[in-house]
Amino acid sequence: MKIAPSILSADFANLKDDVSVVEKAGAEYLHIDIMDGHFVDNLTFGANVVKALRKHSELVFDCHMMVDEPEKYITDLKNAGADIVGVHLEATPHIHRVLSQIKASSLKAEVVLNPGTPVMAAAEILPLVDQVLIMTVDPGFGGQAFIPETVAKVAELAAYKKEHGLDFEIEVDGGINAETIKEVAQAGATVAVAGSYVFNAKDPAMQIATLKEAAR
Ligand SMILES: O=C(CO)[C@H](O)[C@H](O)COP(=O)(O)O
Ligand SMILES: [Co+2]
Repeated sequence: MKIAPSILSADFANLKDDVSVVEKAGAEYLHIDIMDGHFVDNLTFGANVVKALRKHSELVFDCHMMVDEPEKYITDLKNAGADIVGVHLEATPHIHRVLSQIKASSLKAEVVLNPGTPVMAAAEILPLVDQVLIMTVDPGFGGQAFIPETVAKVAELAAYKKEHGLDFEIEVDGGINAETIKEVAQAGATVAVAGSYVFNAKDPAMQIATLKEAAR
């Protein structure tokens, strides 16, 4: 299982150091939550922070866009050094066009599904994507409780992927800890985002090791 620490729970005054700690600890991705105060009731940061961190990290930059009109930000994210760009199915009526735009920019394309969105709502675009993010909390804030019903969605997606011979990562995001990671790993998730579990602890490196061990 790949671990994607979310900088939403990092120390914004010491981002460079916090990223370095999780990189040295063996995290594979850096999860970057971009929120616009419209799609979700919270504001974070944009491509400028991606660009600033890119100079200090070789991690895969996994950008989770929680924004309306996501097509507006793809070029800036590409130029800033993003690797994966995720778009909520709920954020655009033109998901196929936006994902195609991401791929045309030589970025990896991800579709993101809220807890209330059925997996099969994304069926038509699954052959196009490199990663599917199943939200295990409602998006907008770190530190929320894992929604247990989402585990069945991960299992449904993993079964569909196998049945249709598709190739994408299955990521989960929200409320991941040493217990919930076992459930999603068992269900077929291949990447786990963890924010508060990693950064709200004294030893983030130890938290990453614990997550990896639990997922095994
Ligand atoms: O997308 C997100 C919130 O919308 C974050 O990635 C997620 O909530 C991580 O935080 P935590 O692990 O503390 O739940
Ligand atoms: Co996220």
